[in-house]
Amino acid sequence: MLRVSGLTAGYHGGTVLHALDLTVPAGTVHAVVGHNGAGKTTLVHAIAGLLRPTAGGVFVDGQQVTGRPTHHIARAGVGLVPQGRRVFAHLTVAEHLRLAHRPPRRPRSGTAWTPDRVLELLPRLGERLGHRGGDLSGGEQQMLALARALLGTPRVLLLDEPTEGLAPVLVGQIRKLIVALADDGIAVLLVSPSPGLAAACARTITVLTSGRVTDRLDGAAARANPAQLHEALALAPAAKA
Ligand SMILES: Nc1ncnc2c1ncn2[C@@H]1O[C@H](COP(=O)(O)OP(=O)(O)OP(=O)(O)O)[C@@H](O)[C@H]1O
Repeated sequence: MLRVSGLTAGYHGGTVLHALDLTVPAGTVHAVVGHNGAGKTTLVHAIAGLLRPTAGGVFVDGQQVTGRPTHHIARAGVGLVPQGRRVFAHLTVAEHLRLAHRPPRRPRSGTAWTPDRVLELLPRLGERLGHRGGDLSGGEQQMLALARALLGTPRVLLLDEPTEGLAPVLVGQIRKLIVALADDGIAVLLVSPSPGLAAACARTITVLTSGRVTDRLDGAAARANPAQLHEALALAPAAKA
């Protein structure tokens, strides 16, 4: 379970994220939607330790990890799939998988992720093991970025715009993977500008506007009435700017 309490962060003395609270229970997806510049990536980076929060707390299964170095937060069970995939252009898929495989130091509930298990989930990567990251399609790079995060056997998975730039058929595949990973017990925090993706897989949806929570919706209600989430986003002040 991930809990974020009063999280405040920004750059160069300015505040971007204002006292944000959210909870992601194990086995569920919590989506944070917002327009460009709303602070979604800032939130993910402040949780993962890439940006030091100026106030508030980040807790993983009750353990406080606020402001700790990224490797400490990763060891505490947080996996990050960054915006833009960030795969190494010159390393092969097999090399990525080998480098990313970090068996958990302490036993965790559920089965640890190994390269073989990842390839069962993402068989396309198995067909591309000898290909370099830079030669993969956008969808394959996204799968590889997901594989890297899974190989740390995360309890919390942070997905930063995982369908950005992907064709609709791939968006559908990613959506199914997100749901499958949550069903496997992982707490998934999905940040995305896409209300459709959020509604399709989240139990809870937070609307982020200029770094503040402006709405919180039940995912099932948003699925039943998609207009509700579209309205919440359309009313967000950033949309009028
Ligand atoms: N490294 C940085 N230095 C200074 N300002 C930054 C930095 N990164 C982001 N910002 C600013 O913080 C605000 C929030 O940016 P952030 O990337 O978190 O938004 P986002 O919701 O993820 O948007 P996008 O969908 O465009 O990635 C923006 O005003 C942005 O310009």
